[in-house]
Amino acid sequence: MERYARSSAVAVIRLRNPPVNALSVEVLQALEDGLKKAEADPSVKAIMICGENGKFSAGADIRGFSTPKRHRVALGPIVSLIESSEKPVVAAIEGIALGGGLEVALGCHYRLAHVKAQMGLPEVTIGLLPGAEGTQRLPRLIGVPAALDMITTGKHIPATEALKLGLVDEIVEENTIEAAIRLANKVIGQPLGPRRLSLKPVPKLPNTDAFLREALAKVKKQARGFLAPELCFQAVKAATERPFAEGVRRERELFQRLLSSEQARALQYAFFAERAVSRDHLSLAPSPLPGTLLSDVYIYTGLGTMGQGIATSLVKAKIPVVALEQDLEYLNKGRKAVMGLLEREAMKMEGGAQTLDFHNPARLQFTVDFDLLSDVDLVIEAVFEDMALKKEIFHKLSKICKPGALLCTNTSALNIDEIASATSRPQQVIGTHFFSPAHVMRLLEIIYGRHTSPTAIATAMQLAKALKKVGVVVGNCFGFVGNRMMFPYVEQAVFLLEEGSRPEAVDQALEDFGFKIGPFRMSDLAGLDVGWRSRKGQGLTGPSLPAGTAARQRHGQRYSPLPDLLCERGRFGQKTGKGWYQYEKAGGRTAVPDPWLHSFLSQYRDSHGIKTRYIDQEEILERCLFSLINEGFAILAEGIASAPEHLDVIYINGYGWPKHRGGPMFYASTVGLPHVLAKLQKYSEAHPDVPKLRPSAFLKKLVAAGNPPLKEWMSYLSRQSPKL
Ligand SMILES: CCCCCCCCCCCCC[C@H](O)CC(=O)SCCNC(=O)CCNC(=O)[C@H](O)C(C)(C)COP(=O)(O)OP(=O)(O)OC[C@H]1O[C@@H](n2cnc3c(N)ncnc32)[C@H](O)[C@@H]1OP(=O)(O)O
Repeated sequence: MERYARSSAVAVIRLRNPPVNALSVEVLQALEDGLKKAEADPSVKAIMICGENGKFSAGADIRGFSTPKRHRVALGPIVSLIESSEKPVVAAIEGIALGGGLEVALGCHYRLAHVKAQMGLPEVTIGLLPGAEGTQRLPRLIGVPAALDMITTGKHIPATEALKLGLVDEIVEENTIEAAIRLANKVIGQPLGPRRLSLKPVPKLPNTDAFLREALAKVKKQARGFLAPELCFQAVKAATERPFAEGVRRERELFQRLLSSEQARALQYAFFAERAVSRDHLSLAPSPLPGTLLSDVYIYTGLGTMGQGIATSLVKAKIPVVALEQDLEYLNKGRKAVMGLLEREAMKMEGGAQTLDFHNPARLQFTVDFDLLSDVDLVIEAVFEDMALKKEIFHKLSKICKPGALLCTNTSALNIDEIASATSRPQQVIGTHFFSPAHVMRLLEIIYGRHTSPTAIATAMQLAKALKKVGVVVGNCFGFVGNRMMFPYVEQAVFLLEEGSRPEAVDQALEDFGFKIGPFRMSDLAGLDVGWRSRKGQGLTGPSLPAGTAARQRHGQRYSPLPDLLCERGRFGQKTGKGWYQYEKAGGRTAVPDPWLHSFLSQYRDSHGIKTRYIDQEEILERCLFSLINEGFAILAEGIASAPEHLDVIYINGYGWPKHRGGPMFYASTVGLPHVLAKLQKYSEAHPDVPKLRPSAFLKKLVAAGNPPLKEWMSYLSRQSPKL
């Protein structure tokens, strides 16, 4: 506890635990001590709580949840202590007040926030619920619908919205601390009863039961097996049904249930994994850091779907863009699409189009003049996946661009070294694999080639950061990390159809597991023709396939021609209105099981002598997921990625893997590596012609070593890429 000024009647309690003033056991102890001291000091007439360094608090120290001494200090009783103080307590909210931080503020009698502050109860995002009485105080303050929305989604809200909701009493544009002191002085002596949220009733709704029924249905639909949102709902519901103290007891009960859940462990693992992975390599970036990025000019070529998203993403990050196309027709088409995307993005932002300023040619210009590239610092090429075309472009870029320019290629599978070989500066060539839609998806896979320099890698990571994306550095191999792990997963999905399953059964199993979208719905969305083109390029199908090749074998391994057969019939997915499903029209979005496909599958099985069998959900999950995980172990062993966390961050942010399961490698660690190995062995014996089901040597090694924890896996490998 300190005084704002000598002889001031306002005691100041400052939460201090850089970088985000997380509430560790030590901080909580100090907060409790400070409150008791201020309470006992007769010269103190009011108390102000604020955070050090312009941040109120990011809430409970998440690392504390997995340490053994976690039960020594509890936050709820401290929040009650604040509220029961006989002296007015004012929260001065700057920067962030999240989770337990906001719960501390809710215990205060007054809340004053800086206009740029953000508030929220994001516990749900780490598999928990607000466990310091927040689920009981917030509905009393802002009403059940708004509280439920904040608590079940975990969203952060800006101070301006908090003011409208009544979450804060006042917002200020100038010095928050001084304004809070003024407020504290002003309210000295005023009755505190009406300011104590625990004493307030929960505002009544016209039909609480109906509202809660609907809200629960919505929460369940969005949660897809994720427990925390539903328990958040239960805690808020308790506030509508029980007196405060009983509601708090219910909140504690639910909190404890979540705290000990595998899902909370998975989400907290994902939280730290994402941050650790994003920090990699940054220290090698050329200085000065981020600010410069924003003043540099970036250019990218190709204004197809990916290019449009990339350009939008750059403009959103306020990075000047010059967009290049091969001719005016494509340029105009691309320009229209990018402008449309930016209009929509601007509408979602405070300040709208003015904030993005994308009509300003200094921010975004369109051209067909390749020579404009001579002065740019970074190029992102985003033409379609054609090696010859990419090489031609990189040859040209190498001649035109200034010596230091970084040359990025947006590719999902092509060989970076081969592309770099077309230039005289392979050290500056790097892969940047954006995910569609590029202005929405958070993942950026960054692929270094044999000659890519550490500075180039660091600069690409810096770009990811500026774009607010999660950059993950990986090595160069076909499909890199994400798609390479996806191939066996999709392959198994198609084999399951051959053996007797249906697209809707496979999708359902994986969507019930928590994937946003199953493999067949995903394939229809992305377009079956994309894979078809790639398989033709690899000689797996199409005119270059040698006559007499067995229909279901390639290079001695099992192959399914099913996707090719669909493409040959013009079934490319949503775009043609038919694929693995049927749609209401070409471009339609609602997938409906297709009787034509079912009978096509039956005929296919008959013609190849395959006996249709019933395949249960367990087999669908095990074959799809364990083959993907098996590939992950191979990737780690080859040094294509530096740790299992990298694979998990890629899958959560780029492939719709359910975050509450922590990513594929974390999931493998939770089900146990011996279990994964045993299942792979079983399926591999049943399908000896499928190499991707053969357990990887690294997985076997880890099992033989006694199934060590994920953090230790990499220590069982001797070889690591020097660039990772
Ligand atoms: C109370 C002590 C523990 C004892 C347990 C006893 C159990 C019983 C008590 C129950 C009480 C429940 C109280 C409450 O309801 C529960 C909570 O409050 S849970 C926490 C809720 N808060 C959050 O989820 C916020 C998480 N953080 C963020 O969203 C972001 O970090 C940010 C705050 C918006 C900042 O974002 P950025 O500016 O982008 O920066 P970074 O994300 O890179 O973060 C910087 C740095 O800080 C670390 N960090 C951030 N938040 C926390 C945190 N809450 N605890 C610990 N560490 C945190 C982050 O990891 C970064 O560090 P790095 O990983 O890079 O080393």
